[in-house]
Amino acid sequence: MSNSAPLIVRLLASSVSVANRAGKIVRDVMSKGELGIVEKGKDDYQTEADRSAQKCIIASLSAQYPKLCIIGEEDNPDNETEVPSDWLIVDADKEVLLLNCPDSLLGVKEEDIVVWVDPLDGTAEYTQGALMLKRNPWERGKMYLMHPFISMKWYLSLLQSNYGFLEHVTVLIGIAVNEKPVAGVIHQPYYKSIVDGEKKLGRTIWGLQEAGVGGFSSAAPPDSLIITTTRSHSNPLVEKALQVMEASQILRVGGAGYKVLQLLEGQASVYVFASPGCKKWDTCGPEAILSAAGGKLTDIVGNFYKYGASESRPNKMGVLAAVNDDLHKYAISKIPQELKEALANK
Ligand SMILES: Nc1ncnc2c1ncn2[C@@H]1O[C@H](COP(=O)(O)O)[C@@H](O)[C@H]1OP(=O)(O)O
Ligand SMILES: [Mg+2]
Ligand SMILES: [Mg+2]
Ligand SMILES: [Mg+2]
Repeated sequence: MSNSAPLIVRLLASSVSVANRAGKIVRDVMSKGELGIVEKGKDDYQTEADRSAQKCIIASLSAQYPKLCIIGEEDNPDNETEVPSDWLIVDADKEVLLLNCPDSLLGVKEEDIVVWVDPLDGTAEYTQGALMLKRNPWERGKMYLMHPFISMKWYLSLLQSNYGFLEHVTVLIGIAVNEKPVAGVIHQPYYKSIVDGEKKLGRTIWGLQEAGVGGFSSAAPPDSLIITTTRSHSNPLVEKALQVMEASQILRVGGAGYKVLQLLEGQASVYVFASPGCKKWDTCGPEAILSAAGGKLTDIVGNFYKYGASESRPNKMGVLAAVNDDLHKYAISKIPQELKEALANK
């Protein structure tokens, strides 16, 4: 690795490589078919892929940057830090290493950085994707009966979706300095593309404040107001916030990372989630990339979240993101006072 690049640039380049490896772990767990699902709370699950991908990311980054503060979504009850040697990644993405570091970040030291890790964003979609990979209808039926958290409505929508929910799954790494997300990675393990005539699975999107974004083709926002929102964590407040937006279309997809990808790629213009379910690891990386691309992510009142190590994990006041300032202002102006109060009092 080039040691001459500034710390933030090196850390982002390492995070891109580590996220690629974590994405392979996510696919490998799915291929083996033993998901090891643990219920953490209501509508809140963890799998072997969440646990292993997080171990890979934290072990790789802390070995290279020992003074970093790294906060991951998943608890590690056995405090197990040993990982298989092929999970320890020391590579760094060559394209990212060439980025121009903004002057304001040149003097940043490891101790000044907080890294927020969501090893698998869209766990609900991942577990439901597993259900659909069972080709044999008998096996699928058996798995359906074993999933206490999948309703018939979801099962039918899965059938119609051509098994596509796995595309909603992402690996998220967010890099914050002075409580602000300055760089981030969204890796999409199940993104399908053809490179040099060969089928390829997975892609990695990155962004660095004042330097740029990469890993995807940016597109202009849609002509009409298209909103993206949750498909697996809705409730009456979430629905109320959607109603008042007067959108031409509402897309219901999984994961905070995937919804921000939809904004970046021009499939939607605003992301609205008026509920406290998202946490700092869901939004740090996506917020950094979106703002490097000219967009904005805040709570539903319009305040930025802070990403210092001592901040509370939940994004209590929901998420409101848009591809540009004007659309963000419009969306904030539509949220009624009583909805803001209802969330504040939750
Ligand atoms: N009620 C909730 N409980 C747990 N996690 C939630 C909840 N709501 C949202 N999340 C997290 O925020 C992400 C985006 O939410 P949604 O898909 O509903 O829009 C989810 O994939 C999940 O992250 P994760 O899958 O990493 O646990
Ligand atoms: Mg989770
Ligand atoms: Mg998440
Ligand atoms: Mg997660």
